[in-house]
Amino acid sequence: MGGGVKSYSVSPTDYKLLEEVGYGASATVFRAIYLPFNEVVAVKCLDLDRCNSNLGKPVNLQAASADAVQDDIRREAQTMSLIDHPNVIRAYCSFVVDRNLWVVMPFMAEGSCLHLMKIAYPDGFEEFAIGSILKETLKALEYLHEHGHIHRDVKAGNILLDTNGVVKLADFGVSACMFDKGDRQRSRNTFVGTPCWADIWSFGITALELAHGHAPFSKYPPMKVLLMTIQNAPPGLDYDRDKKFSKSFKEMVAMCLVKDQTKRPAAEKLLKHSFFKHAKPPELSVKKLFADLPPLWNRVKTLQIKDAAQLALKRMPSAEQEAISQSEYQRGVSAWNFDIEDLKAQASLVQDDDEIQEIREEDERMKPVVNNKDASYSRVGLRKSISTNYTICSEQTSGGEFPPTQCSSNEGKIPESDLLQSDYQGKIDLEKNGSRTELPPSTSEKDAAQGKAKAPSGKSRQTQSGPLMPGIVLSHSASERGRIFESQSKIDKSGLCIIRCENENQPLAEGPLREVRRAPSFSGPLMLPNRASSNSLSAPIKSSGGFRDSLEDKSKTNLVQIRGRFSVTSENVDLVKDIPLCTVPRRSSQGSPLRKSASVGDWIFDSKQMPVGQLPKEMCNSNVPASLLMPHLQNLFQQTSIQQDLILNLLNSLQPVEVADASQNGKLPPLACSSENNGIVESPISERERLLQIKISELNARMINLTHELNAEKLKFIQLQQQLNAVPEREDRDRIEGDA
Ligand SMILES: Nc1ncnc2c1ncn2[C@@H]1O[C@H](COP(=O)(O)OP(=O)(O)OP(=O)(O)O)[C@@H](O)[C@H]1O
Repeated sequence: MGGGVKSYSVSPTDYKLLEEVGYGASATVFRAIYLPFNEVVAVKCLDLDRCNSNLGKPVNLQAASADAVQDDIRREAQTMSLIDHPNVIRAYCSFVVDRNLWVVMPFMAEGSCLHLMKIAYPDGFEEFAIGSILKETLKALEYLHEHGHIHRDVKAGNILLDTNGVVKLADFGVSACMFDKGDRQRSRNTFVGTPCWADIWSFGITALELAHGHAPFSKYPPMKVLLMTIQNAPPGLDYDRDKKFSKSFKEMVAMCLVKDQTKRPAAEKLLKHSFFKHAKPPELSVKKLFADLPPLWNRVKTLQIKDAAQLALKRMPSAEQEAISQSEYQRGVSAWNFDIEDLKAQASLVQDDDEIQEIREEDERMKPVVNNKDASYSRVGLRKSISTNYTICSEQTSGGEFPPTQCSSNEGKIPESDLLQSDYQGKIDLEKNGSRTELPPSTSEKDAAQGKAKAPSGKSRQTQSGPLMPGIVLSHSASERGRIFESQSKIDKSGLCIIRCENENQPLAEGPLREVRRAPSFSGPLMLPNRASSNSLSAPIKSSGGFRDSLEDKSKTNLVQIRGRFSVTSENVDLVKDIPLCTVPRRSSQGSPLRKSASVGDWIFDSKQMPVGQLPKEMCNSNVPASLLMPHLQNLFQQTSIQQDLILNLLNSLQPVEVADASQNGKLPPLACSSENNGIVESPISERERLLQIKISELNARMINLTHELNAEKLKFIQLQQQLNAVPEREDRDRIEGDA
């Protein structure tokens, strides 16, 4: 693996790992010194085992495909080393250490745009900085596409910044080569034609992420995001809060976020857009962003502590849910491969009246987009999307050209849309069917009024409802993570181990913190849970920059919410104000104070390493620093949440009468219901829940015993049957012997 003029050794002892500066789905990144040159580099440690078990393969295929996956990873590292563009991170070298792949690359001292926003620009960057960042990113994409690569994971978290303002696109973890043939490409995604448009869509989403501080729709539960992406107009810079942005910026974003991928411009063409023509050199605009900020590793640590504290104090969705969320988010919004059949199948699992209602509400909110003169591209996208949705049904009804399952699109089933690369496109005659520039009947003013009236219930919809679905609840278990959602939840066994062995005396981040990892981003096929929307606090950001902030009641936002890549505290309640972002100046392009938690992402705890009720001894010492304590507390909290989920689902599956009876009989404390939360208890774990938990454990134990007994009986039965079968043979033998 070349290093250009310099060559870097592949011996781990030549690298002194220093602080952790980032982590992703499958890797932890360290600042390091390359000892022979005394040069600061970044070392990304990829846990190969984790990658094996999580790269989108069902569990039963994982073992068989482990080698193939590792080959993939190595190949990607190799691709990185062949890259030669100033805006693309290249690998100096890579090598395997124990069960890890180390990728050595230039250290980008200011970290990712995502980190930067979280720490200091919660409402996004100003346009001049966005222009520069995006232009550099687009140059990277242009280069990659030209060389036959699709990045497939363009997002703020993968745009890295250096102190001198250099911008580089990183992370080839999910990249694919367009020239790949056969299974590898097919297994990753199914696409037809040139797939560069995939990156352009993500690029548009990234533009919104940089403009708002978060990605669009990110406050919604994952399944809804998926539906919204398909059914609604593409997101854009069309709202009140976006007035500050220039027309050319809005136009550029709208060009990328056209659902019909054939209408998206290639990177090369997009670079010629006036928005980029006027972009300032990054050393002028980007450099300003991090003046006065503390070093990256301190920021990361601060963010980790703050997030851990938030998670410990507030009820949060489980890490597994986060992983699901992230996966679906990416699939639904920032991903590029919209597989209609797959999506329809998934959506049909969760569609309910409530969701239909919400979608109508969303459609209603989308109306202004139609009338927004500035957003000409958005208008086109919206019109096409909507008319397509409703045309399908009429086509179907009249001509029967579509499978029956699509007929009820008006009623909330997933409709076709022109973002899907599908043969159906040709069959959709927008004009012939009275292609509507207005919203269809289901989004009438009446519906809108209902929608508004029901808005609160829409919010509470994210709490769990419906019958107990053990498979889903149990899918929270660590062993199931990867299988269910390609969950690349990463407990960095590798990083911990390697560093302990080789760098015992090095000033690394505290141990427990390193057990905390962000939920991953994903691509590839998605297996949705029936309860995808159970991400009860899934909304990541409720800020002045939220997706529908002009329509929302900000007074209701005093929640601490973390999901996907974002988290937020309310204006009024800062639950972790005792853990200040001490040395970090808080900035906002809007000049508002930092309200959101400066999360570095979602953290996953190794529940196996930390059983409930078993805090390590050092944790009992009250002088233990918060950074040590928090992850453990969070771990406990998370496990409690999972149990709570299970119980709540059990409760929901019981008939109300049964519950009331049980309560009255003194078996259980009274059920706390509220109209807001659909009867679901959101208070901390109660006595009743504890009793239920015990009951469940007893039942589980009984079930295990019974299973054992059953197996023993089965065995006996088989043995008896064998004996029985042997009897005639023996008789025959005896007879023959007797005859003889
Ligand atoms: N060369 C680098 N210099 C400084 N920080 C880096 C560097 N590479 C990565 N990071 C930080 O580490 C984080 C995780 O890295 P990366 O995205 O490569 O990991 P991953 O496991 O592939 O993540 P993902 O979840 O996006 O797949 C980045 O978001 C960034 O903040």
